[in-house]
Amino acid sequence: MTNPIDLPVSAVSARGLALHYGETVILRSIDLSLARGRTLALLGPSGCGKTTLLRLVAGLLQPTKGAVSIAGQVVADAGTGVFAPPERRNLGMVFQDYALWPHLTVGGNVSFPLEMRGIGRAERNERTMRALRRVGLEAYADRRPSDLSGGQQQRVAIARAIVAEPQLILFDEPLSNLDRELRENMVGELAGLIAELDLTAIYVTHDHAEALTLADEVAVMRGGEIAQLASPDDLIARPSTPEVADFLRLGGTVNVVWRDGHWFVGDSAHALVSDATQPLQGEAQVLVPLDAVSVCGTSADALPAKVLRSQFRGDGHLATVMLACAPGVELQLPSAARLRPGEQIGLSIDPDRIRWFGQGSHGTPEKKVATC
Ligand SMILES: Nc1ncnc2c1ncn2[C@@H]1O[C@H](COP(=O)(O)OP(=O)(O)OP(=O)(O)O)[C@@H](O)[C@H]1O
Repeated sequence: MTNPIDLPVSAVSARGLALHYGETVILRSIDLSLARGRTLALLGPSGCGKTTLLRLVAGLLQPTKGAVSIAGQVVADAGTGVFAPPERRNLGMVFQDYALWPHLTVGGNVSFPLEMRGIGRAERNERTMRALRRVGLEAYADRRPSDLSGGQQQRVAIARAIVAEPQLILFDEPLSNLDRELRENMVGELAGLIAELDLTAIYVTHDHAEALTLADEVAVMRGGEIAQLASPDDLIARPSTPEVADFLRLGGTVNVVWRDGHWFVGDSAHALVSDATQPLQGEAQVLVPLDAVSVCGTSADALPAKVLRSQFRGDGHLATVMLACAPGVELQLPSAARLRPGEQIGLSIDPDRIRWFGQGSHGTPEKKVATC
């Protein structure tokens, strides 16, 4: 490993990182930097390159362009040919399938990384029990992994990943083999554990709720690139593109057209937003979040819509509706009562809650809106 001259000192950073298989580009020009004690989620649909990026950080793959640096040390650089294998990167890894050895006890599994580092038996035992205690499994040291539940096995895998106190832990969809209820419990548990142990972590997932619950920063990936890298709050408040908003299920994207001093939804006669101050022109895309939409009678000002479906969620219903003036555009809204599929309703959209995707000249117009 060499000392970097131009990479920032952070727990992990990537600069211009790319991976090609022959002519096929799998990852293109990834830049990121993660500070110590922070968790970065790599979030995106299947095939977008999350695991590939994680494997490049782990040293399981070699980049075709760019560099990776861990704790200020260059561990891979396609330009200079520097490449440190995984065992020289001081990492812990937790995989989807736990990857526990069935022939070893829980304690044997957890102590394995220490054995590989040549640490003596007494210290190994002490550190193994400490790691098991941290994940609440001290009493299970002598059991076989097969005697444990899926959630417990995953905690053994976490204990094994932290036992050598690595500088960085890599999680690859660690909860996806668990059933939904257990997964939901484990996300909170894992978030607590990461915070309590002050881990620096990269966490691959395709589940937006998991990423937004666990991570300090989320890289939303698409097609081998990072579409947006931001904190969960920033992502929710300011998704950069309709694709990011859609993946995070933040609401519906609506195309609006500037006409006669108002923003209209398509050809509709209903103004979504009126802007008295800026005579802008053109077209824009806006995000209409769940909490911007409400049902309001069927007055002339209401936006007519048809209920497509309704699902019970927590303490109310979540209805999916289609705007009459924009066939194909689906919006979602919370509703105390269950709306019937096929029902015709009128909607009011709160202009202050609408988010404008960066469309250059439009900015965020001063909003006035037709409500009911
Ligand atoms: N050895 C390989 N040769 C060619 N293409 C590959 C190879 N390994 C992965 N790919 C392709 O690279 C792309 C990214 O794969 P990757 O596993 O990183 O995606 P992912 O976002 O982690 O997806 P998933 O959530 O399904 O695991 C995919 O299109 C995949 O088919």
